[in-house]
Formats: sequence, structure tokens, C-alpha cells
Amino acid sequence: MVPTPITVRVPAKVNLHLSVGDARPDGYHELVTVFQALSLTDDVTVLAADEPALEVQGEGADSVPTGPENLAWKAVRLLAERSGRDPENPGLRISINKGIPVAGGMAGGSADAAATLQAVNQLWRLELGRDELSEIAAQIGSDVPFSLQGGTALGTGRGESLVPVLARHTFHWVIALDKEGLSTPGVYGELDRLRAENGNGRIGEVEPLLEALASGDPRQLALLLGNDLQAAAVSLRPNLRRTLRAGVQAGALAGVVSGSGPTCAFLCTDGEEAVRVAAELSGAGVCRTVRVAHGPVPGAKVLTEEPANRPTPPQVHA
Ligand SMILES: C[C@](O)(CO)[C@H](O)COP(=O)(O)OP(=O)(O)OC[C@H]1O[C@@H](n2ccc(N)nc2=O)[C@H](O)[C@@H]1O
Ligand SMILES: Nc1ncnc2c1ncn2[C@@H]1O[C@H](COP(=O)(O)OP(=O)(O)OP(=O)(O)O)[C@@H](O)[C@H]1O
Repeated sequence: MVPTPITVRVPAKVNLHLSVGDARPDGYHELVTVFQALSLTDDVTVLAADEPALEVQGEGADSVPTGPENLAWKAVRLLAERSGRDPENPGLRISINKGIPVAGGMAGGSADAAATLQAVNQLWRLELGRDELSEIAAQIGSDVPFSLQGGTALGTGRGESLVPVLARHTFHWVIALDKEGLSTPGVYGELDRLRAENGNGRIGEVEPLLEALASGDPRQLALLLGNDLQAAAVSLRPNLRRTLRAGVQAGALAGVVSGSGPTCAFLCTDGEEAVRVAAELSGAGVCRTVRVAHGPVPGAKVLTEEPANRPTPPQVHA
């Protein structure tokens, strides 16, 4: 019997706190970060097929590679090797429906890799547990374990070592997408360059932010959002300064560049206020598109409903 296709929904992430240490000998930077999974999602469907194929639809689909460099194929190769299948001909077709901005600092490719791990684990009945999947996820990329786990988590090492964090209540966000993406290694490289030139501007300790998350008060959390990569992203994309200012002028409590950027995330007092801020920011003409989102949401999850029933995320075109 041909197994039924498996669809997994997987969230974007924002780093509420991203403290970047020095570059390590392996080229990675030591991080202390707090991830939150947001309600912008990709759906990844995996089904058995004679010829391997990968198709991408949705937000930014044209700029996503469909060949072996797609992180979803990397996930398949690792699971095939582990289960004694041919990594070059795994007998799978993958279909990705993107709602997460591509190259936006929201872990879009990592999300698809995490979703593929979940889907193929189920399709091939591998019965790999959470820890095993997490260990494979870390071989794909630093953000992939968090895409599997979701929620709110403290990440250390290169970001792959996770512990869940208590976050009371739901937080409401406005997400401003820029015209083009930024390269993650390029932004880390720019931070190294800026630090060599100007010394070590670093955000503070993570503990006050963890307390704000536990209190559930968005006003307290807003004061503590911070990202060491922000200066580097702004240096490479100076228009982000204007976007960050415009979000706060529109009524957000605070704004921060998401991960390596160029997406900016604005924290708002509640859901209604987020919709209002999104409309105003959209009218300011500083970014390509504005979305509203909330978090935390769960990590990669097999969908029991039909993907056709997927709710359309609220979207405001700038
Ligand atoms: C910016 C963040 O999104 C914040 O969560 C992540 O640090 C990036 O995670 P990612 O996209 O999964 O990154 P990876 O695929 O693991 O690494 C891509 C490149 O980013 C840089 N990189 C990544 C993670 C890290 N802790 N230090 C780094 O310097 C390295 O140049 C690396 O070659
Ligand atoms: N499934 C995928 N979806 C999107 N991009 C992918 C995928 N697989 C590989 N890529 C490549 O990865 C690059 C970065 O895309 P991605 O959307 O993961 O960036 P990002 O969100 O900035 O990543 P991160 O926040 O993890 O640093 C893209 O330009 C694309 O070439």
C-alpha cells in the first residue's frame, strides 16, 4: 500500500535576545539567544514517488533552490543514510508552501528542514525520538533544532543547544519584510568587521528578559529586546534604521531586527494594536510587506487537517 502524504506545519522564529560572542575556530560564533516561534508558517508535504522532486510555492518561492542545496533535501539525505536507504534516490517528492519570508532572518530554510525531518520520520516509520531528531537537526543548521521544538527557548552553543523558557501569555508582533534578503554568514562577517573597527558593543545579560517573559508583560519585555547582529544588518542595509523608527512611531512598544535580518519585528501591546500598527506601518512605505503574528506557537507538527483548510495569515501590502 502506498503511504498517504504527510504534511507538517512549521513556524518562523524571532530572536528576542541574541548575544553574539567571538568567532570560534570552526567559524561559528558562541551565542546566548532566546528564540520565540511565531505564527508565520510553512507547510511541507512529503509523499512517496518514483522520481525525487521538490516544488516550492508561496512567498518568495522563486528564490528558493529546488536542487540538493535545499535544506529539505539535506534532511532527507541524513535520514536515508541513517535508515539504510539510497540518499541519492530516496523515492520522495517534497512540496513546500512558504509563508515564512525567504532569507529574512526568520529561519525559513531551517523550518523546512525541521518539517521534513518530522514528515519523513513518520512516512518511513523510523520512530526516531525527539532527542535523535534534534541531534540530526543540529547537523543541518544551528536554527533547525529550534524549528522542531518551537515555543520559547534559550539557545546556547551555536544556537543548537536548547532549554524551554517559561513565557506567560501570548505576545503580539508586527513583522516588516524588506525588499531583498540578507546572507546569514555575510551579516556575521559584518559584525566581526565592525567589532574589529569599533570595539565590542554588546547587549546585556539575558536574565532580565527571561523574567519579563515569565511575567507576561509586553511593556517590560519591549525594554529588553536586543540583537547584537542588528548593527551589522543595519550597516549592510541602512534603510532598516528608517523601518525600525517607523514601527515605533506607528505605536509599537519596540522593534528589533530578527536574527540576521533584514526582517524587523515589532512588539505590540495586544492583537488589536498589532493590526493598527501594521496598517500604519504599511502606509509609511518603508518596507515591502507587513504582517501580524503572535507567539509562542508550537514547533514542527504533523497536520491532521487538510492543508487546503490552512488559514490565510493577515497580510497588509505596503
Ligand atoms: C542568525 C540566526 O538565525 C540566529 O538564530 C542563526 O545564528 C543562524 O542560524 P542558521 O541559519 O541555522 O546558520 P547555520 O546554517 O548553522 O550557519 C550559517 C553560517 O552562519 C554563521 N553562524 C551561524 C551560527 C552561529 N552561531 N555563528 C555563526 O557564525 C556561520 O558563518 C555559518 O557558516
Ligand atoms: N527550504 C528553503 N527555504 C528557503 N531558503 C532555502 C531553503 N533551502 C535552502 N535555502 C537557501 O537558504 C538561503 C537562506 O534562506 P532562509 O529563508 O533559510 O534564510 P534565513 O531565514 O535568513 O535563515 P536564518 O534565520 O536561519 O539565518 C536562501 O537564500 C536559499 O538560497
